[in-house]
Amino acid sequence: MLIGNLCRLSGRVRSCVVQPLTCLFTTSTNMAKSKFEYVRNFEADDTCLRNCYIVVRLDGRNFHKFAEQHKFTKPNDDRALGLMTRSARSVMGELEDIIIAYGQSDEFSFVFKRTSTLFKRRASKLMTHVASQFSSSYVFYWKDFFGEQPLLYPPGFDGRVVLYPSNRNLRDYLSWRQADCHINNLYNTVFWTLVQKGGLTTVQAEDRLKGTLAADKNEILFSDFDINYNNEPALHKKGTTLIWEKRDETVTKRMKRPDWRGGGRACDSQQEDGAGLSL
Ligand SMILES: Nc1nc2c(ncn2[C@@H]2O[C@H](COP(=O)(O)OP(=O)(O)OP(=O)(O)O)[C@@H](O)[C@H]2O)c(=O)[nH]1
Ligand SMILES: [Mg+2]
Ligand SMILES: [Mg+2]
Repeated sequence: MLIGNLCRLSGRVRSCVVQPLTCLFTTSTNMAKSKFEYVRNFEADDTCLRNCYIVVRLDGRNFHKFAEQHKFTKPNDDRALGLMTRSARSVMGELEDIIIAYGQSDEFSFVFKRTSTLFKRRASKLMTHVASQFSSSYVFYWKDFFGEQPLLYPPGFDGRVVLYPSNRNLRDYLSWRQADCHINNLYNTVFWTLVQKGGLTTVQAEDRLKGTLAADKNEILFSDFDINYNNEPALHKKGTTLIWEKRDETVTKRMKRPDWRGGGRACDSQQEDGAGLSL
């Protein structure tokens, strides 16, 4: 076992000198184990209720600032959306019980199948694995989407776990996230059109949109800018859904076949399989 020296941190992380604990407690390893093991009982049981869909939702930390600093195009940056989707694919590839994922803006929701026993259904394990796989993928694939534009600092994502007991609840959850996408995208599309094409300041655009309903916003786009909101890209209006696509199914059959002794013998036959993600 290794123990690190504790360093006082003053704004910056300082490196720690690491020394083997066994040097200090060579003769009392077993005793120490039994004496200290009780601390395990302080861990909270966060097992997710059986039969429920487990949804992990991630959201970018302070992405308002992150988007500004990395010059995301307004209102939607397809590079950023593509990178989010690529990172979500990586999560789905690693955590096989995720059946569907939905993303928009700086968030992604991952739905685990109801019968999943992954990490013994422990909420903290599921959430942290999703968040860390997603975050590291976001950094890893950054160049594929932003080319030479540098990543200025490491982005973070928060996570939460929500359980949904019925298909109806899950469908309503996904509809809720998609409605959020639609409402925000309609607002942002009109807002930035007023600024970029209409020459309004951001304050004036905000004033112009105060109290307007969806129909009013559609009308502003259509009458003043000849833009039909229905023709905007589905990616921006509706977000992204990732599902598994069956390619070749694995069929495992157990059957009896007569052998020369006249008895029956069981055998397994299996076909190779493969599965891929589709948008
Ligand atoms: N320009 C631009 N900004 C985006 C895009 N996608 C996300 N954002 C920014 O990311 C923000 C995401 O909103 P929130 O998640 O509510 O806010 P946040 O700033 O991330 O704050 P917290 O989530 O509370 O940490 C948006 O308000 C935008 O400012 C994009 O495609 N283009
Ligand atoms: Mg955010
Ligand atoms: Mg968000």
